[in-house]
Amino acid sequence: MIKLSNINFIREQRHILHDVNLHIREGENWVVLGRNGSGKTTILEMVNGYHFPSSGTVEVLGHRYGTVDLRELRRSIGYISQSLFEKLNRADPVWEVMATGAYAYLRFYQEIPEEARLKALELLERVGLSHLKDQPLGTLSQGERKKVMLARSLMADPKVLIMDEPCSGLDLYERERMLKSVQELCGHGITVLYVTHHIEEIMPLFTHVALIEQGRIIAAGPKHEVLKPELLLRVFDVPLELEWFQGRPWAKVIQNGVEEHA
Ligand SMILES: Nc1ncnc2c1ncn2[C@@H]1O[C@H](COP(=O)(O)OP(=O)(O)OP(=O)(O)O)[C@@H](O)[C@H]1O
Repeated sequence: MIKLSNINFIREQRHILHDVNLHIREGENWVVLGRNGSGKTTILEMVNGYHFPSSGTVEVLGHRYGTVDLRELRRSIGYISQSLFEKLNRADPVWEVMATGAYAYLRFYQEIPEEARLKALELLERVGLSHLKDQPLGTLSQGERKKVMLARSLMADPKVLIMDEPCSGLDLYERERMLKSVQELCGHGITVLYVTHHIEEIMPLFTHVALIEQGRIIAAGPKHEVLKPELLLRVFDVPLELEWFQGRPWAKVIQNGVEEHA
């Protein structure tokens, strides 16, 4: 589904990605876990074709970038990021913003097809936000906005769904509601690539994890093999114990270790 091979990315004389290899197969859902500035968003933007590698190749859904019409391919790729939200019109009602997702438009300038309206309403129902359908996008809370963006990304029936820190800025309650929606709505025929720096966001839906440290993938594979304290120490520079609870990993920081380490 997604194959990054020997990717290097250099900008402004900075080597941002070093020899990145990532192979995501059908039926797998991946989390890329790493600290701020480690290169996670850069990887996602490369999968979306917004950045081109300085060397190496990117293949998505069997198409190699550089030889394919990206506008066409992007119809099969859903992307949830803060920067997309900022491009949408905050005065538009929620259902209309949702409907634009079916066509990858930012706004409608003609009558909205009934089919798109009905699908928007159905997806709003599935994330439990039907009651907000006529409310202007800009008036929604952070948690509501994120869920609308998740539902909007599914309007075009993507084969690949890319999420860049979809829970950032959410309180515990809203984060858990968002993660529940991700768990419920994604997966079925959609390959998910999810970026975060929070270990506990690795929901049961996710099968694989890639750990990134300063632009290098230091481990990648099935989550139970990769989420090991010694590898997480390298990523976060904080000694941790990991506990699995209800199918999710939870990190406990070893305080003395932090002091020794600092
Ligand atoms: N076009 C560019 N020119 C120069 N440096 C860049 C460019 N794009 C990204 N970077 C740098 O590359 C590094 C990785 O950025 P990236 O946004 O991919 O990190 P991230 O892991 O997503 O971080 P965060 O978790 O904070 O969002 C950062 O240090 C950033 O400043």
